[in-house]
Amino acid sequence: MYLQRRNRILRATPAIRSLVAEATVSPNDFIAPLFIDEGENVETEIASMPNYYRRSLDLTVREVKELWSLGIKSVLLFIKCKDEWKDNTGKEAWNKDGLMQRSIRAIKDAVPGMYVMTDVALDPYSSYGHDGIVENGEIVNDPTVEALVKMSVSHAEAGVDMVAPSDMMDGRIGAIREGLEENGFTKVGIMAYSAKYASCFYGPFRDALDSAPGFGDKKTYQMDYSNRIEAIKEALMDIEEGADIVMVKPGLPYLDIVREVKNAVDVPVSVYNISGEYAMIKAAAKMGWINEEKAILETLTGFKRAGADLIATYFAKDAARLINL
Ligand SMILES: NCc1[nH]cc(CCC(=O)O)c1CC(=O)O
Ligand SMILES: [Mg+2]
Repeated sequence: MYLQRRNRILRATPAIRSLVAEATVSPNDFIAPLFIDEGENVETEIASMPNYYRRSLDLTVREVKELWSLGIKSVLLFIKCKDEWKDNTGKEAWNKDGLMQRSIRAIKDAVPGMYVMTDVALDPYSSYGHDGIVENGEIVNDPTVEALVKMSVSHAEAGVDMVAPSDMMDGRIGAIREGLEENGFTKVGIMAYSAKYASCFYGPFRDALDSAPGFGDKKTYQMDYSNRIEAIKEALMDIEEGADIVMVKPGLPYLDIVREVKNAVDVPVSVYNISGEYAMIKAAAKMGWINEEKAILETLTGFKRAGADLIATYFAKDAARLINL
């Protein structure tokens, strides 16, 4: 055969493959989610997330130092609220000395360069396990937005770098931006969970924080997985309201949305490789059905190829180790 073009030339050796690789992952891309618990010296493995832990603040700080040493530049904080502090207003969320506020201070103190982001939503603090305030069986938008503003400002007071509202109420990005401005927090960023779908893949996360909805589901505020155009609308509106970064969540079943949003916006796009996606890889690897290390790198590279600039992933530490090898 005389072929004009032989595509295998660029696949022949590791050297040429790496020279022409379009998408690559590095620890610079990762946001490591952390689950924080009350107490001291507490480390609880999450049953549905093998080798992932909920830790007390002392052990969390140790973990953050290790992540930093591996080249990971950002953490996303979640806390587990005690049942007795949960109510329908979610007011523990803006307690100046709450676990989240103490965690922000302790982490910024221990590793000042670490870019600290916090999840902003009422579900861990809500007696109903919903992301908003409940009235007559409904999640009410505007009163919830007021609560989210208080929560965001209190994270800012504690020294957070960027708040990440994950609640999907309408108008919350604009309101949070205004709240930050009014209180002089002009350096605090907002990463909006803009296209957040109502997903069954959040299950393991809700185990980790004991935050499953007490009634119904989240379909009146999180997006319907049938929809594509709506994701663009959500992202563009959040950017107009002041979002610095927009997020698509979940990740794997929504790679098309990552690409569409990436093509539509002029801000960085992040993707959340969520708990159920972590659990699937872990479970298949445990069964010996896939190679875990390869599955992790292939998955994360897929997010980059789809257009994600940042990836929130429970594999951050494992992947950083693999990449640094
Ligand atoms: N609003 C809270 C929140 N923030 C991040 C996740 C899910 C993360 C994951 O599954 O890894 C959730 C759960 C939910 O909306 O029910
Ligand atoms: Mg919205």
